[in-house]
Amino acid sequence: MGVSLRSERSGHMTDLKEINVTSALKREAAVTLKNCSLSFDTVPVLNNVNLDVYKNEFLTILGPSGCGKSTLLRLMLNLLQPDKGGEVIFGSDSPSLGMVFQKPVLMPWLTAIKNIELSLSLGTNKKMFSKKEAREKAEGALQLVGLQDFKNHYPHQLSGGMQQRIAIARALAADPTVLLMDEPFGALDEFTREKLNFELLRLWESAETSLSTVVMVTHSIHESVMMSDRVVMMSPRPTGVVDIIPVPLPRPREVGMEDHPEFSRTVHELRKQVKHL
Ligand SMILES: Nc1ncnc2c1ncn2[C@@H]1O[C@H](COP(=O)(O)OP(=O)(O)OP(=O)(O)O)[C@@H](O)[C@H]1O
Repeated sequence: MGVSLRSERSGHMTDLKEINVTSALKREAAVTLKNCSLSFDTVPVLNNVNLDVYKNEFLTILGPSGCGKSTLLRLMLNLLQPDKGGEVIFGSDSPSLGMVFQKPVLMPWLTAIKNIELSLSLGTNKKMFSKKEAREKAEGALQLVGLQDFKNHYPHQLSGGMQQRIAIARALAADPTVLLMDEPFGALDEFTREKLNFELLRLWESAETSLSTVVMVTHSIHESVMMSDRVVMMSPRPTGVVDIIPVPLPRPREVGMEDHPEFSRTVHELRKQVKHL
C-alpha cells in the first residue's frame, strides 16, 4: 500500500510504496501527553490520556460533544495543567504553537492587518517582532491565505470564511511549527468549509510556512478522513483515547478522493466506533 509522508526539509510529499513505514522510520513526537488526567472541581474530564503527536503529521481528534477535546488542546497550549502525575512533553526542538478557535475572534474596530499585527505585539511575540517586522509578517500571512487585497477591511466587511482565513493568517504570522485548531470550520457552510480544508492542507504542505504539525478537533468524520494521517477517537467523559486510526490515503489529498476505496473503508471503521461510544 502506498503511504505518503511529508518530507521534513522541503515540505514536499514523497510516496513510499510497499515499505513498512512504521518500522522503517522512527517517528519523533512534537508533543506527548503522558498520563494526563484533569478535573474541573470534582468533575473528571480527562482520564489518563496518553498520546504522541508526531512531527510532520496532520492529526484529527473526534469524540462526543463535551468529552474534553478543547480541554485537551488547552493542555497542549499550557493554558491548563494536568492533575498530579500527568505531563505534557514537547519535542526536542521546543515547537512554537499557534491556535485557531471555532470563531475567528477578531477585534471589530481593527482592520484585518491590524488584527494580525496586534497578535504579534502581545505576550512572548512582543519581544520577538519589531513593528516593522510585525507589519511584514502580517502582510506575508495575508498573502498566504489569499487576502492581501482585503488587508484594510474591517471584520464586518468580510464573510465568515474570510474572517476565519484571517484567524488562520493570524496564527501563521508568528511562524508556529505546531498548529492547534478547535473545530476551525465548524461554523461555516459546507462549500466554504471544503474550500478551506484544502487551503489548510496546501498551507501545511507548503514550504512557505514553518508548519510541521497540525492537531485539529472536528465533529466531522468525513473531514477527519480527508485531512488527517491519523484520527484519535475519544470516549465520552471522563475521556480517554479509545483508538487511533491511521488514514492510509495518498497525499496530496484532492477533490474526488472520496472515491478511493480506503476513504470509504476508514469512514466505515470510524462510524462503527462512534456507534459503540
Ligand atoms: N473552565 C471550565 N470550568 C468547568 N468546567 C469546564 C470548563 N471548561 C470545560 N469544562 C467542562 O469540561 C467538559 C469538557 O469540555 P470541552 O469544552 O473540553 O469539551 P469538547 O469535547 O470540546 O466539547 P464540544 O465538542 O461540545 O465543543 C465539559 O463537561 C465542560 O462543561
